[in-house]
Amino acid sequence: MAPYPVLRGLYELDKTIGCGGFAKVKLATHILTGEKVAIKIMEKRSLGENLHRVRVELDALQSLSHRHISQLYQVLETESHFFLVVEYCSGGELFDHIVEKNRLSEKEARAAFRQILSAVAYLHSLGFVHRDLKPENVLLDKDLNMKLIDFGLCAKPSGGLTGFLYTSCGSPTYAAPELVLGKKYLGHEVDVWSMGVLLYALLCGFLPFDDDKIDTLYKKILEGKYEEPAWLTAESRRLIRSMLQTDPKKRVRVDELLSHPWVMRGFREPIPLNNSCNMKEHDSQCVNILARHKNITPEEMWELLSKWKYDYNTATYFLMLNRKRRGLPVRIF
Ligand SMILES: CN(C)C[C@H]1CC[C@H](N2C(=O)N(C)Cc3cnc4ccc(-c5cc(Cl)c(O)c(Cl)c5)nc4c32)CC1
Repeated sequence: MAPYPVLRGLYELDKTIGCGGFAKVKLATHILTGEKVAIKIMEKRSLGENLHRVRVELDALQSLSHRHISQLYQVLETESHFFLVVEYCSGGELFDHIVEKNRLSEKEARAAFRQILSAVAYLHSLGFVHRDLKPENVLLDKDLNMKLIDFGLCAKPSGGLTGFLYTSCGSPTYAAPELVLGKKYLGHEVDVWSMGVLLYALLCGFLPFDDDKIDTLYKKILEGKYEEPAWLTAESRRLIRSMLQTDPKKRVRVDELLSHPWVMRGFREPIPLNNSCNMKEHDSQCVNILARHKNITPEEMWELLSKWKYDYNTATYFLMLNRKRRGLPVRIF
């Protein structure tokens, strides 16, 4: 196992669970709590111009805490590497989950879609846009809850949600027409398009726009024509059509989706916008246990913790809080 001295005594590294772009993600154990985490390791030398994407992802992750977004626990930086310690998702990729089930029923697709929509609405409410929503970036935890990951392309448009973005990015298969055209675009509208592609994949088991040749794929996306399999209900077709609108002005908005009849079917409440699970709250049981471990008073411990430096204290506290919220005994070794 490649030794990373900075992690010694804090995390026990296990196998590599995935590689992507300029990062390697390894499974690890947080020693003090015994909880599993994922560590995204990036070598600065090989980042090149992606270095700013790391900063972007860090800024985003440090302001996000939502039950359907992979939680950031700790950030470590050495002269050669960045380490992002994040919530481990043992259920793998949503994509693999869809493939093995062939496709999801409308009920299963709705449950998954509501969780993704809740995370995206929360993201937008804080002025962020993800811009790379695709099945590979939606993972599942052990209870098959959705977890959004990879905020390397997310952006915080300068003019808030009315500010325009220009960088064309993300994967073409899920890219909205205005992105493909390289036109200026409003980030949150491209996220709606990508969620439309995601919903289509959940309900159909294959993608609405797909082609080996990139320019044929672009043509299909710009035409916005896709197959509607016989098993899609009229209501599902209407919803998908409203999301896969090639004209971003005519595309359904996130706030409309939150109370959309299809999204609401079988549920009494619209999706709460701030379905964030605030991790930065004071939990005296966790503070006391951690204070005792460090041999300082709970007040001194909270003084340290409430700076939210995303250091080992932050990681330990968040992981203890996680255990408590899952009804597990809060303990540290
Ligand atoms: C294809 N991508 C560009 C990278 C790929 C790397 C492995 C990763 N993964 C997997 O692919 N499993 C199947 C296992 C797995 C389990 N837990 C994970 C928890 C978090 C993350 C994660 C990954 C990235 Cl790149 C992030 O920015 C954040 Cl915030 C979080 N990845 C995880 C992960 C999925 C993405």
